Amino acid sequence: MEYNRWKIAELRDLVDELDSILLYVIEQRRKITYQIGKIKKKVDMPIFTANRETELFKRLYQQSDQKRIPRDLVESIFRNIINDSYNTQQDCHKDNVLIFKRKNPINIDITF
Ligand SMILES: C=C(O[C@@H]1C=C(C(=O)O)C=C[C@H]1O)C(=O)O
Repeated sequence: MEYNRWKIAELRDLVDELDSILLYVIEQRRKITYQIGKIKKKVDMPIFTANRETELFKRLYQQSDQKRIPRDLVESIFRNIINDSYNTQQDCHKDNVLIFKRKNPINIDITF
């Protein structure tokens, strides 16, 4: 019994380490999609890109099938991540609007 308790504690340490790695990877992904959002704003591209998402899920399902990870798990994780990515990209669009307004006070509507 002592061995089993010790084994669970050891395995939980591994889970904790992997969770930290997951958070690190999510943090890096958010930074990159934020950069993509800034470029999209600059070149006036829409945030949502259906083709890219179709390709992304196709690739993920190929990989997850090989690893025997259920597709609905992959779908729910990545749908949430991508939804967050829309929000961060929208935030960066808002930032740009604010910067634009601050830099161009002359554009303020002062008609009565
Ligand atoms: C980040 C992008 O923008 C959106 C978000 C995506 C994502 O988080 O992976 C993918 C496609 C886009 O709908 C992109 O176009 O690459």
